Amino acid sequence: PLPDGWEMRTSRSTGMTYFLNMYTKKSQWERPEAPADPGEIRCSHILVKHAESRRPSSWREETITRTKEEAMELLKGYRKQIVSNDAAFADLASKYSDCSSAKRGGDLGLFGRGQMQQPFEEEAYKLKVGQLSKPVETESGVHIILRTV
Ligand SMILES: N=C(N)NCCC[C@H](NC(=O)[C@@H]1CCC/C1=C/[C@H](COP(=O)(O)O)NC=O)C(N)=O
Repeated sequence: PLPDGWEMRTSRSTGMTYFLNMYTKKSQWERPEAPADPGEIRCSHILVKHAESRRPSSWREETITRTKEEAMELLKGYRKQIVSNDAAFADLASKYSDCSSAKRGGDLGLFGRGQMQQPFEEEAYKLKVGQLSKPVETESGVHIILRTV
């Protein structure tokens, strides 16, 4: 199969096969060997904060006192509901995420490397478009990430 971020096309004029970089929209004749660098990606997340979060407060709760373990359990429950199609990611994010992005169904918009905390960035850039991460810990709390672009 082609490396991530590339698509195969056939030239209308010559009938020859060429390759299209889905991020830069540049095309080339040579078959790509490496994934196209996504540069910026777009993700939504559900953040469950806990007492040790860098800012243990959110639009949902003035003072967040749950333990990290309790936060992880809650988040695993949300992940299960999403994976089993019992709930939509954006619905759970808007109800339960301790991040202001909850108002946008968890959407963080486009971001490049160097913007998010390292553990979040590392996991997010591993995801294919449409893929849901496992729980990820940052100073903010515990997250699940959905890559959308
Ligand atoms: N570029 C966009 N859309 N916003 C800037 C993000 C800044 C970045 N934020 C994070 O890394 C945390 C973890 C991933 C998402 C995120 C959201 C935090 C979590 O909540 P808090 O711990 O701040 O209370 N709320 C907002 O920033 C950072 N370098 O601190």
